[in-house]
Amino acid sequence: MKAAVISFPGSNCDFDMLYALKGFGVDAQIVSAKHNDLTEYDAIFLPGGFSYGDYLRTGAVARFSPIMSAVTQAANNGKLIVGICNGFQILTEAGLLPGQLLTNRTPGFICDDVALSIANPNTAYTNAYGTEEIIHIPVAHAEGNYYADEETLAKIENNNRVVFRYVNNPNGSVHDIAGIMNENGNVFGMMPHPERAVDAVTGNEDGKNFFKSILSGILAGA
Ligand SMILES: NC(=O)CC[C@H](N)C(=O)O
Repeated sequence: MKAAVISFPGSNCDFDMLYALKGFGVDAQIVSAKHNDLTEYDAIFLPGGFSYGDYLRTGAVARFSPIMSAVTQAANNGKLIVGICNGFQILTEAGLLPGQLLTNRTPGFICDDVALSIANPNTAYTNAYGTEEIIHIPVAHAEGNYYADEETLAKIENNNRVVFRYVNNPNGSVHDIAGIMNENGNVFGMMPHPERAVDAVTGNEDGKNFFKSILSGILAGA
């Protein structure tokens, strides 16, 4: 299995993601957002950061990068697309995930470890976690306040597409949503950073089962 980690101008978690993936034995490579072909990759990761300086709106410029047509094509072909933090913001801007990430309820940058519940344990992103498990994952964002209109929210909730929820909502996200997936389950985004919680040296390994979940699905050809 070969994974691409997309590097936009201003990405700052691309090498953290690469480190995490390589730690699980994945053949992962950094791919510049200037490229426009992802056919050789089985999974695509959009990392955190401040793409294009977060100008206009987070992700609003990045979504016009050449690579995004290849990401859309890969998404439509059923490949796994994972957006973390700024990656999630880019996926909503690109219309690959519904809703929008707004300025935090109390404006300002939040850098903290937050508790998350597993809202749907039967996904490619959570199958290695326990159903009732509460995990702690770092957040680092100023625009993490997930918003979707009532109709969209009803659709997401009715199809069990909320994957993670905040236990103590830090940013005002509707329905405490921390991570969601698309209808087919192959496109996923979350604001917290599991790639920063995979190594004992950081004092937190709660992100490990996120990667184990993804890998078990991909290796099984799911
Ligand atoms: N860690 C990140 O990806 C930064 C998130 C983002 N650009 C924000 O501040 O909302």
